[in-house]
Amino acid sequence: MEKGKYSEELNVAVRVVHMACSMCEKVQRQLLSTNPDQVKSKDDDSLVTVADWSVQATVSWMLCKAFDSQKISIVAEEDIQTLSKSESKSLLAMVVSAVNACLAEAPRFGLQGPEKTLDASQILEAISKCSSTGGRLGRHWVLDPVDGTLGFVRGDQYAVALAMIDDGEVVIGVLGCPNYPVKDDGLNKYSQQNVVMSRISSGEVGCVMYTSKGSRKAWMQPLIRSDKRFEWPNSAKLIQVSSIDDPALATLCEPVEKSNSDHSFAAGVANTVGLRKKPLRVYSMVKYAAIARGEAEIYMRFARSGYKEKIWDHAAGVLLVQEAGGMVTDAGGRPLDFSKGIYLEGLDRGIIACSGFKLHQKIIAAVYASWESSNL
Ligand SMILES: Nc1ncnc2c1ncn2[C@@H]1O[C@H](COP(=O)(O)O)[C@@H](OP(=O)(O)O)[C@H]1O
Ligand SMILES: [Mg+2]
Repeated sequence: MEKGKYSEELNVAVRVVHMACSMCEKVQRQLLSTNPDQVKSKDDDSLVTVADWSVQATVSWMLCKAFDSQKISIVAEEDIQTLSKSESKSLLAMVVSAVNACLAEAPRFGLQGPEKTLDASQILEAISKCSSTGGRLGRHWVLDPVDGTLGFVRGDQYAVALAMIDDGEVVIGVLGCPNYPVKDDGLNKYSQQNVVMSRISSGEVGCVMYTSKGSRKAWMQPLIRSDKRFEWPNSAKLIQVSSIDDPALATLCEPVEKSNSDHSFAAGVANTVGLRKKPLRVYSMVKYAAIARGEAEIYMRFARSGYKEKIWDHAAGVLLVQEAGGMVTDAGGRPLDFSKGIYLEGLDRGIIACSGFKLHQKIIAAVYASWESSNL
């Protein structure tokens, strides 16, 4: 890794995300084969699993260990409300066991874990340590422990997303994508075959992508499996956005769930611009990964009116796309604002990520043209 202002933070973040991915794979396999009790509904009806809390506890603990735990600010998705209830005892026990198993592996990733196993209260403390609300000044880590929880519980795509914001700007982005097919044209092929789980053991899926602001470089490393040691640079390869700028050849990515983004509005925009290919519907920030890696050219997201996008669902992915050569703005063409706390305040209609300027301009123009006649 080149020495830069944030190289120490990036180094730790990449290793921690590798650790988290390794744990998520185990939990996902177990969840799919045996244990539906590991999934809980939160009060807003969204899902949360042992993996969400376990990743948050692990990342929080490791960041506090590596940096000044008194001063560190972490903004992350989960809290301990459900997990602290008396009926969640067995769930908490599963989290304690997953976190300790993961932390015990820290040396394999070149990091130092705890001297003794952590007890439930220490783990709850690590989870609640992530209750910062970010803001305009100073450094804030931003974590989505398992982005795309629905994809996760369905054995499909999900991501571990860790970013750092400094004075309102995203400066580090790390995205772990344990089910991302790393061979060429992977996601396209995968969506037709849907055979991710069977491919995990063959090592064809799974990577961590990372970048830092202004580096103009983004990297991808394969996940390490079994008892192999993580040795930097761990076969890192440069990734870059696609050079396709002809809409007829471009691939559009969008959320799987139409409740998260209006598919029919996006289809109208796609049609106006002249996109011909079938959209690639993918869970989680893996969509940003697909743009950064050059597998798709456009990601559009139009949430229903009134929904406020959260910074942890975008920070890491946005920086990856930008440093890999692409563009990300709101649907009015303005940069996303990560300086206003946990929400992307002031977001104009939706989010548009593109591999290049030309496609981006066309999409923005088409959004303007279609908006008045839409119901959004
Ligand atoms: N109504 C809504 N509109 C847009 N996004 C939503 C939403 N409800 C939830 N989300 C967010 O969409 C994320 C999943 O993105 P995608 O649809 O691209 O897979 C969820 O992340 P989690 O799965 O981490 O909760 C959640 O934060
Ligand atoms: Mg999320």
